[in-house]
Amino acid sequence: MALIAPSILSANFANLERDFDLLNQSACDYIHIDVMDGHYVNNLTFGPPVISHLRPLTKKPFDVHLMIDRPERSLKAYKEAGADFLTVHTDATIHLHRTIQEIKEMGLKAGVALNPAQSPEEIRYILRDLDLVLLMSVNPGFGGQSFVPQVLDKIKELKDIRTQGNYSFKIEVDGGVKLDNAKEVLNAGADILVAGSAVFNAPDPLKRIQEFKDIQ
Ligand SMILES: O=C(CO)[C@@H](O)[C@H](O)COP(=O)(O)O
Ligand SMILES: [Fe+2]
Repeated sequence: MALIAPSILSANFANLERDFDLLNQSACDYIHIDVMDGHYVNNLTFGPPVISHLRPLTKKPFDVHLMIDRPERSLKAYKEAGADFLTVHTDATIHLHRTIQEIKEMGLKAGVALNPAQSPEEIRYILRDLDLVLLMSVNPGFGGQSFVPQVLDKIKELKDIRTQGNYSFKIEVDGGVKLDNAKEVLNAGADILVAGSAVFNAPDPLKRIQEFKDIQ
């Protein structure tokens, strides 16, 4: 069964408590939290103070996607705020291997994100250390963009690499995932689907999460 991580980027920032109530009632597996700093990406969202206020609202794991420059400077703050998974972009940190080790030493699950133009080859030598590889299927920064179709081949490639290397990381696909392409994304090898606008812009978000969970 697909693991579903609704992205609160498309939630109502003025009423996150109501949207967290909804997520608590849902069958979602993780809550995907997009942190954007206005530097690594043009958009700006929130950081540790907001996340720490969201933490008591749910028991669901926080899947924190850091779209920030130099994430190594603030890993501890995200741990203290309540992150369970911390995912960094390869091109935002200077010593990626060290950053991953620091995330793991704090007892968190470590993820690396690849943008649509990047190859899994870039992270070959750290795959053994990872709990998660996040394949961006849009360019990072905004919700509601269209799925980049070439990512389907990349998902398959990464799944083959995982099988050959006997690695254990999960494959998460983030961006432009809708009900009408989710099956294809899962068949390509995704374990976790991130869905922002598809969930929060749906007439009935709770029903929409269940529809994602029911995909066979
Ligand atoms: O990280 C990002 C965007 O940079 C994503 O997590 C988006 O929030 C996904 O939104 P949709 O494409 O599903 O609307
Ligand atoms: Fe994301």
